[in-house]
Amino acid sequence: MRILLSDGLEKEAIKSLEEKGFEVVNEHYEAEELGEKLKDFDVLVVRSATKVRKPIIDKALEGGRLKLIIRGGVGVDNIDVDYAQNNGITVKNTPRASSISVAELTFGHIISVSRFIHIANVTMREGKWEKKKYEGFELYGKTLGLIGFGRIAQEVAKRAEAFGMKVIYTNLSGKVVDTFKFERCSLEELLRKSDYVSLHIPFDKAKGPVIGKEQLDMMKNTAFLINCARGGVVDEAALLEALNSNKIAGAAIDVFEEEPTKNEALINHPRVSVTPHIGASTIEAQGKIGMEVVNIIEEFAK
Ligand SMILES: NC(=O)c1ccc[n+]([C@@H]2O[C@H](COP(=O)([O-])OP(=O)(O)OC[C@H]3O[C@@H](n4cnc5c(N)ncnc54)[C@H](O)[C@@H]3O)[C@@H](O)[C@H]2O)c1
Ligand SMILES: O=C(O)CC[C@@H](O)C(=O)O
Repeated sequence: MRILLSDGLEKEAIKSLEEKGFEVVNEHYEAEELGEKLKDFDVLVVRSATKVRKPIIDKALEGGRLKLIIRGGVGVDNIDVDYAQNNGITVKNTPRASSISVAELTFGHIISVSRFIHIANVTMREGKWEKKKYEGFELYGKTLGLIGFGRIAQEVAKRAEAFGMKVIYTNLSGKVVDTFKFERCSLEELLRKSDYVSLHIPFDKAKGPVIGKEQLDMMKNTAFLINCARGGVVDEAALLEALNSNKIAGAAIDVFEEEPTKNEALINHPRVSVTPHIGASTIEAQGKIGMEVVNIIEEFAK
C-alpha cells in the first residue's frame, strides 16, 4: 500500500509504517497538484492544513486507488466526508488522542487573559514595566460556561473544578458523563451567567457561527470568550466589534476563520490572547495521533 502524508506525521509512526512494509511519502502538495498525485496512492493522511474537497476527490477517483483518508486529529471539516464516503473512500479520524492537550491549552488561555500574561510578554519586551495596569482576576469562584460537552470540554471541566470554578454547560446530544457534577443549561442562560465562555464543538458549515453579535450581546461585559474549537464557530467581525466596544472583557483564540489568519486587528488586540492553531501540538498528542494512524492503516490493510 502507498501512503501519502500530506501534513506530516510523528517520526516514530512513520518508522513503524515503513517497518510494516508500507511505502510512505511524506510530502505536502498544494490543492492544484494533490488530486493528480493521489491517483497513485491508497491512503491519504492529513492534519488541518490540507483541504480534501470534491475536485481533489474526483481527480483521485480517476486513479481508482485511493480507499482511505485519515484525519490525524479530531475535526474533519477540512474533508468532504460524505462525498468521499459515497464514492467508496473510507474516512477516519483520531478523536481521543489530543483531548488533554487541547484542554490544557484552553486553560493556558483562560489564565493568560485573566492575568494579562499574553500582553505583559509583549510590553516587557518593549522595555515597559506596566505593573499597575495589569490587575487581573482570580479564577476561584468564577463561572465557566462550556459550549459543547464532549471529550475536550469534559477535560476542561475537570481542570476548572480544581481551580474552584463553577462549571455550567450546554450540549446538543444527550451523551455526556458526570452530569451530576455540572449544571446543564440553555445557550442563552450560559452566556448570561458565565465569566468565561469556552467553545468545544465541531464547525458545521451549514449552520455557520454559533457565537455572533446576538450571543456576544448576551454576555457579561466582564466576561471572556475562549475559542480552541474551530474558526467558523465564532463570527470574527462580531467578536472584534464586541471587544472594541467593551461589550466583553477579552478573548482567547487558537483557531481562525482563515488559517493562517490575516485578521491583524484581532490578533493585535491587547485584550486577545492568540496561538496559531496549536491545540493538538504537543509531543504527547502527536505521539498518540501517530500511533492511532498506524493502527487504523494496519487494520484497514487486513
Ligand atoms: N484547537 C485544536 O487544535 C483542536 C484540536 C482538537 C479538536 N479541536 C476542535 O474541538 C472540537 C471538539 O472536540 P471533542 O473531541 O471535544 O468533540 P466531541 O465530539 O467529543 O464533543 C463535541 C460535543 O459538542 C456537541 N455539540 C455540537 N454542536 C453543538 C452546539 N452547536 N451547541 C452545543 N453543543 C454542540 C456535540 O453534541 C458533542 O457532544 C472538534 O470538533 C474540533 O473542531 C480543536
Ligand atoms: O492537526 C492540527 O494541526 C490541528 C488539529 C485539531 O484542530 C483537530 O481537530 O484535531
